[in-house]
Amino acid sequence: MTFLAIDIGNTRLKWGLYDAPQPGATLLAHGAAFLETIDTLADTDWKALPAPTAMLGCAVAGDVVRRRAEEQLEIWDLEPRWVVPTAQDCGVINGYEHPNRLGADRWAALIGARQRALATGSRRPALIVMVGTAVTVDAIDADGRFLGGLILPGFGLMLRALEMGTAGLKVPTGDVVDFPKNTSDALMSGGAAALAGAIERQHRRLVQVTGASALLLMTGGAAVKLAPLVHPPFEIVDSLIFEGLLALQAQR
Ligand SMILES: Nc1ncnc2c1ncn2[C@@H]1O[C@H](COP(=O)(O)OP(=O)(O)O)[C@@H](O)[C@H]1O
Ligand SMILES: CC(C)(COP(=O)(O)O)[C@@H](O)C(=O)NCCC(=O)O
Ligand SMILES: [K+]
Repeated sequence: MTFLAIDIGNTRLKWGLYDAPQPGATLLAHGAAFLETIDTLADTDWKALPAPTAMLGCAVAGDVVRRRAEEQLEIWDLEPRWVVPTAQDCGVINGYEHPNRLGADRWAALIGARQRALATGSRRPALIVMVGTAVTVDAIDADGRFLGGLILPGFGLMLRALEMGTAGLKVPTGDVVDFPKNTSDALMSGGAAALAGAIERQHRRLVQVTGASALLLMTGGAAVKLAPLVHPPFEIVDSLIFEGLLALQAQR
């Protein structure tokens, strides 16, 4: 009963093949493809894979991209299924005003985080940061209620906006330093400060609202860049969205 988890973001399609459709399953293979290259998946990354018996995905890059991914899935006898956030599932209460308008990747990450909060035995709140094309900072209370979250531009979008909106910022990105003394470092440090600042601000608010110490989880392609810059420290969980998809699939 192998299970294929797929996360289609606005920059990359991430996939993971598990040995069973339930939390705690073993990851057999995984990969990522930039959206421009997903039409070759059936002939490359997926060609030698053992045929999955089931699949569940979250897709936030629009219907055209989703259909392109479905075409690649035709090498297997699979019914492509895509997550639509609901009012409640897997112990998470979706507090969004219109639950189905929450990004399906955010919903899967919230569910993945809740499984981890419950697994630690403690009823802890959680702060979930997804660092992708956009960056989201989502909070769950100790009872699994999604309190709400921020959406910010990711590093790439921030730097591209500055480059397009100004005459003098067409420079390579530099390093994150406390007091940047050149344009490249100023750009990289400014982007990092904006993201780290927003995360630290939401963490303070979550502690104020719940009074408890929260589980701090970060996922997404640029998490490895951002995590070292944020205090208190966040755990990087690359498979967080997949863990949410496993929990949702196990519910079926
Ligand atoms: N191999 C890579 N090359 C370039 N950028 C990468 C790579 N891996 C991760 N990133 C960074 O992470 C972002 C994409 O991460 P990802 O989580 O796949 O985004 P999304 O979920 O929005 O598709 C990019 O905007 C970039 O900052
Ligand atoms: C916020 C997002 C763009 C993040 O997508 P990503 O950065 O992973 O490509 C995605 O979750 C989305 O399209 N959300 C829908 C709107 C919302 O969550 O309010
Ligand atoms: K994402």
